[in-house]
Amino acid sequence: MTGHVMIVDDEKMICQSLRGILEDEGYEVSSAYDGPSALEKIREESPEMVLLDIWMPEMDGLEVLKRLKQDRPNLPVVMISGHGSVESAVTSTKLGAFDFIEKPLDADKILLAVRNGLEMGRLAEQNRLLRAKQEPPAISGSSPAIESIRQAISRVAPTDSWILITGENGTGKELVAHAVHRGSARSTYAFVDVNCAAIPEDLIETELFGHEKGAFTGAGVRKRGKFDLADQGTLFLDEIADMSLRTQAKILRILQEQRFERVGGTSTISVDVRVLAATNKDLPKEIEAGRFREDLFYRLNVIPIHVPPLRERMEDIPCLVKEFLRDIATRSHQEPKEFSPGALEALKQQAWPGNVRELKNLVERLVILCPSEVITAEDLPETLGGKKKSSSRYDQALGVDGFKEAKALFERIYLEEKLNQYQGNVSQTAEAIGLERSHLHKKLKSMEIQVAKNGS
Ligand SMILES: Nc1ncnc2c1ncn2[C@@H]1O[C@H](COP(=O)(O)OP(=O)(O)OP(=O)(O)O)[C@@H](O)[C@H]1O
Repeated sequence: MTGHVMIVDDEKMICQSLRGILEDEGYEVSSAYDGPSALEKIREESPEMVLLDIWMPEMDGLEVLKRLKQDRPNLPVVMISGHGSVESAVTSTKLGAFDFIEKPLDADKILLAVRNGLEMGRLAEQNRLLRAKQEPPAISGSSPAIESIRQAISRVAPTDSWILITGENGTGKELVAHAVHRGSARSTYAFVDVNCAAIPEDLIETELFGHEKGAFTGAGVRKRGKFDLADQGTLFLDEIADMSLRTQAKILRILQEQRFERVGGTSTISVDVRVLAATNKDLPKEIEAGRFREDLFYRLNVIPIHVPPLRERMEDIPCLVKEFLRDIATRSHQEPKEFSPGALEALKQQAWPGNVRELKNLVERLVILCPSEVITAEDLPETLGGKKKSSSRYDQALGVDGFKEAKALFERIYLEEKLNQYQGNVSQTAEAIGLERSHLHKKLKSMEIQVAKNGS
């Protein structure tokens, strides 16, 4: 095993003999002779574990340990003491030390402690990475809509209330469900996701409730269902409107009783689940059309959270893009790329039928396709509403030095864009941007902006 070990001891002789023992085994070693310089060196060199003497002048080992644990909680620290007392061993363990060794130092004991410490540190780091990988991202966005969703989540997450999350595809409903689970007392138990639309009608019962061994041909072993797996945790029923009426009736009964039988089983299983449901459909309309049970709707809709489509909160785009860029950079171990103001402006002009998912996919694609560090409007696909031309002009305007000149240019771009958006209709444009129609006409004339023939 290899690894980088930092020795901290005010006795230089001890540092030297430890260095000899460890270097003979192939470890990389650095040393520090007092607390403050140890903290600085550890920050600079990021060793994988530390051997730390307790008794040192100026700042003792326990104080160093305390500060280290704040900065790097997973860094394994083995304490060394010449005055081995049970008390300091207990204190250092409480402060998060991994092991405790007494002087005179025994080479075998040291090597064993170092090997175990490095192993433990690596496992802890692996765990942290795995968790970070699995954890869904936080909800990004600065719009009032997202802000009030975040507030609603922090209010309702700790309660055990059931929540119905509505919104178009790709708006972030699943992210909301995860955030509710994370903020609840159930967060140490499972978050179980059921995509009701993806399960075939005849499999939904075994999927949700599991089956006993031999319940049907092919049921070789007992299988736990989603309700079982979510016990004490959270069950997220996604695409809830896509279940048949028959399944809806079954689900309603189980949601009311929180008890069920496995397929082919005889005993009743009780569970404790919090249900979060999501749909992109308008449930009152579905009820009217006879496709969704009204009683199930009332059971699920205890607290409604609506996630608006992206086109109604375009101000979230810069924030979302930044988050996606940072995420891609972390995954690829590179510095994050940037979007120019013009490119961001062009993104804000889109309709985004696929909402945040569509934006995320586009950002990923552009990062891969564009070799430059800054992605400009020219890099955007032309299919993005033909905004290519105007956005590059926006970038050009940003490059203008004189304020007056730049202001005139921005004004021109803005008016031309808006006119374009309303197919050259001056009345509609004037209304949309809050100007008198006659005033807009005058402005266009003075700026020599051509209006299409059909414009009124
Ligand atoms: N506010 C946000 N901040 C960061 N990422 C977001 C945000 N909203 C959505 N996303 C990302 O966009 C993608 C789609 O989000 P999610 O799956 O939560 O949407 P959904 O509404 O559940 O979609 P569907 O209805 O299609 O299941 C995910 O990759 C998610 O991480």
